[in-house]
Amino acid sequence: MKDMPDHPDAPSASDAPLTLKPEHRLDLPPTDPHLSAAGDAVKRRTERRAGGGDAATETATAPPAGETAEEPVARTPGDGMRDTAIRGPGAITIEANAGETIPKRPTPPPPGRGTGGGGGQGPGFHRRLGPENFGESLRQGTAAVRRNLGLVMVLTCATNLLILAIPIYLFQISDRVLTSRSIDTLVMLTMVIVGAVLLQAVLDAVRRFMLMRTAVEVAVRLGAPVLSSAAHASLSGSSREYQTLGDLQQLRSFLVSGTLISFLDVPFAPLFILAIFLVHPHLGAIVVVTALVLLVIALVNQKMTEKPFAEANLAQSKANMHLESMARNSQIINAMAMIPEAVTIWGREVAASLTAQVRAQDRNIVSAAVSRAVRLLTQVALLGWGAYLAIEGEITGGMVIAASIIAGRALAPIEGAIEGWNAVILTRAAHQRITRLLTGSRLQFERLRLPRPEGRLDVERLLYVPPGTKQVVLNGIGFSLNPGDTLAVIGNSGAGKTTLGKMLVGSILPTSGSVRLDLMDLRNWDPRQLGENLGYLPQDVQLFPGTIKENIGRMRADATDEQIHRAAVLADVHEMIALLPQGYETLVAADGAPLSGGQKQRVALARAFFGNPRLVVLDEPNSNLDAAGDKALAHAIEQARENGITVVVITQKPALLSVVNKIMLLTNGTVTLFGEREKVLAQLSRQAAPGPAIRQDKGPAHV
Ligand SMILES: Nc1ncnc2c1ncn2[C@@H]1O[C@H](COP(=O)(O)OP(=O)(O)OP(=O)(O)O)[C@@H](O)[C@H]1O
Repeated sequence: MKDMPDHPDAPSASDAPLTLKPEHRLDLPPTDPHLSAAGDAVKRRTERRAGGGDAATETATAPPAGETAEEPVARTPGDGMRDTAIRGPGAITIEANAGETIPKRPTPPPPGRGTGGGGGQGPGFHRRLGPENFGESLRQGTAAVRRNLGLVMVLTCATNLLILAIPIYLFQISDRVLTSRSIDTLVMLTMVIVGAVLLQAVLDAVRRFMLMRTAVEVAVRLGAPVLSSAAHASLSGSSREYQTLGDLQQLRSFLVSGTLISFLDVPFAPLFILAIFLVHPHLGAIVVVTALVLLVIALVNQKMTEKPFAEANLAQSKANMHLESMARNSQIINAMAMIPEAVTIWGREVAASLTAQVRAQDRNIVSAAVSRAVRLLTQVALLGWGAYLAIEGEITGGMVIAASIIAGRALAPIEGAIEGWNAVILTRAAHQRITRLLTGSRLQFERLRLPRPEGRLDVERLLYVPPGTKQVVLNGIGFSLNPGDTLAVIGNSGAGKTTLGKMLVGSILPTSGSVRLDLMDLRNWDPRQLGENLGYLPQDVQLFPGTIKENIGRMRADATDEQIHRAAVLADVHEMIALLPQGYETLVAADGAPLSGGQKQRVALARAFFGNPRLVVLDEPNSNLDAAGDKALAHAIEQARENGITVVVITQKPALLSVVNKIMLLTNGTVTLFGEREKVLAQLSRQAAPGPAIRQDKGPAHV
């Protein structure tokens, strides 16, 4: 979610009011005939407060007095929305005339197959995404890379052969043209060689183009699968899986690097060596010995640098993770003056990484220097011994120079491979991590499309032992809820309430036991269809960067204004949003600004109710709410019950107990009380003498 791009239409702080376009406004129903009885109840309450009439609708759309977002705000009392005009200096005028002249948001894409999908009012809200086989994506991506590299290899072969043109030219000039003094031969030779050199340049460019496109293909083919499987994997692990996207970047960089070109050229080194052997076996032997020496240097270099490079990379990834957490908690760090400590911890990791890097690079530089010296000495040996052979009359002067050039060509890629060895190690590790992630990802296959669930929830013998621990967090939990039931889960801190809530929405999987929605185990629902029928408000509320309406609409492109408005009404947050200067179009930053904690929680509540889900789990939804927010939340739960939505609300505050019909008391991961509200409350009050099960400091101690 962190990587969610900023909203493309997001105006900057300064130009936000000026760039507001008509199509960006939420298209609110002026008289909302589709509103449920619950929605009407909100309107009636608003009407009572505002003095009745059209004022109710005005409350929903018009900015409050003193609003400065749009320049002139023409509002005629009594006419309400009909006469509301918002004009920006850019001559954009939004006329809200009974909803007729407001341009519609793009109509949602055509519905998918069938009608049994998720929530919302429109048919076919659920669209099939098709099976997601990440292992198969990897296989296809690898096959595409292999295919491209195969073609690149053919081009590499041609370029390497054409490179021989220059030494051959040299050899021909000195040994044939200069001796025969034939201008015709010189012209012909020059023309052929110019053609060969130009062709070589073109082929070299083409192979580089192809490598660049291969890198792009890797990103295109594997980007989405890597991100999707990282998201799936992070369900049972940490958010570390998301770093695999960085590995993909490493893979792409390597594909366009000079190191890969060197590696591609290495197989042709024997060809050049053969050419030198043809000139003279002594010269060939010198180059072979040099190549072997360079190979030994490369192996020694690999051995010497492998460990420090691995240490450097590990420390660097720790430093990056620390940096991420600093960015996430920047307010806490600032407020409590923790910057020096945070920087010290980061500095420690970076220092460790740099130290290891310096150690590795030192060895790398020594190896590179030694191999360069060996190569240059080889040139000297070739020229010197070649000159001796020429004096002896075994070869010509042209042959000596040609052999020297070819030797340089044979040894250069070996040297390049040595210098780029670190990149190879990094890329190999990155490739292994990507392979592990994609092949280890569960097959997200297409599942039977079921009728829209009613909201019956059955929890059977839930046991949860977090992976890697022996702590039993949930132990033998079982209960059932009928559609429209509202259950409050109470219990002390650490009792397992949040864990249970996560399990009810399938965000963590039980060690054993099952959670069933309309008799079907959550694991067997089509994930997309299930998600659309579930609403979840986590304890730690996070909004996505974007507008309020995008957040309520779960960032879906096909979310209609009506669905967004309906969710807001159902969650009883429409009034709160309407009072914001930019209403539903208010831009929310990654940290939730400019919304307050309570407002954020209420927008997230509307997001949970988006699409008219059948089961909603709210984890401490009132932890940031004021009295009005508490009231709205209670009202939202009542409305949900009227709409037949099954609601599970985890709470530490007794205030919400009055609006639920069932209560469960969790103690150390087991259900100690469960049943109808009155019965559980009666039992609780009987046991209450030594200390009630829910916190007394957050509300009246009447339970
Ligand atoms: N992934 C995990 N690894 C280890 N322990 C875990 C894990 N998840 C939960 N726990 C433990 O399970 C227990 C229950 O945690 P949970 O967050 O569900 O409690 P809670 O009832 O929601 O508490 P609170 O009211 O304070 O939010 C805690 O002791 C917690 O440390």
